[in-house]
Amino acid sequence: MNSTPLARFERVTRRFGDLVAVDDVTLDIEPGAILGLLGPNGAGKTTLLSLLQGLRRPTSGTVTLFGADPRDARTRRLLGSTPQETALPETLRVGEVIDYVGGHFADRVETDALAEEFGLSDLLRRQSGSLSGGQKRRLAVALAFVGRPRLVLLDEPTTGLDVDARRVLWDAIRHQHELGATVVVTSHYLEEIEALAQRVIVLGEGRVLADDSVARIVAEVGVSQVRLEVEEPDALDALDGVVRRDTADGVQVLTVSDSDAFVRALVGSGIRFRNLGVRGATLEEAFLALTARRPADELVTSHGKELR
Ligand SMILES: Nc1ncnc2c1ncn2[C@@H]1O[C@H](COP(=O)(O)OP(=O)(O)OP(=O)(O)O)[C@@H](O)[C@H]1O
Repeated sequence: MNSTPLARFERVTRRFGDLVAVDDVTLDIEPGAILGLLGPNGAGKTTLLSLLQGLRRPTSGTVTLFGADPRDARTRRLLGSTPQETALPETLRVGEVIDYVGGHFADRVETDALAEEFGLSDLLRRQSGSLSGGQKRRLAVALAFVGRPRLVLLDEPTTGLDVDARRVLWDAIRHQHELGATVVVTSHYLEEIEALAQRVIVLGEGRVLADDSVARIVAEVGVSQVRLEVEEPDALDALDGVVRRDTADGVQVLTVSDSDAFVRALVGSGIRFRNLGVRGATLEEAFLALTARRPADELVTSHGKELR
């Protein structure tokens, strides 16, 4: 498929003094997907988004938004975003805030429709300063969509929300996506990315560690989860292919790189075990396996292509 990308990073590096926050990143954001941006704290996710918003300049390389420079305000008219920390005018009512922000756009979503979609209808007459933290989040995310943007950047949109509020937002984000918005979402909730994203980019120390569908990232990383009970759990750490070990209610939960080889090594070791269970990995396990790797061992794929 040969669509023009909405945004493009070409060999982009961003330093803060000696610290390399974004390290030689090349990627395209094509229209159509919900793209999940994952990475541990400090991986460079917010910096990447701030480059797209024109809030920061790359130290080297080029960032293009809608084919132009994101630092030009005209370029950003069709970009929607929600900052991590939101500062809403405290004394304006929710409806007034939506009207105020919407007033900046020629083509905008009507206030009632937007409120309905984001579960804010009952709050339209409340002063925004009186909203709970979760309600403020919902309003901030709703505002990102008011101008019918082509590309929307959501930095940890559901942090601090309860499960129900999170699902309301997921449905609203999915609906906006169906209406034509391309969405980039960062999250520390792996299940959020699994639920929303068709494409996932995993960042580690400013570099792209993986760029693919959730299913392919999990498959490519090739880790499995093994659960078992043993008398001496520490002995398991010496076995081949153990990427990580956790304990849950007395059960050892291992992430292993090759479950067949692990089970052979387990049996060969003579460690006495019970209730052995093996299953494929979740995105969370794949993520942990990827970000635990050293850069030289990285498997980097972009829609199936090796980038190394
Ligand atoms: N203005 C700044 N000055 C100095 N260092 C910065 C600045 N902004 C970010 N950094 C550093 O750049 C690195 C990447 O930060 P960034 O906020 O992009 O990470 P992140 O992936 O969004 O992290 P988190 O998940 O914690 O939000 C971190 O080491 C951070 O401390």
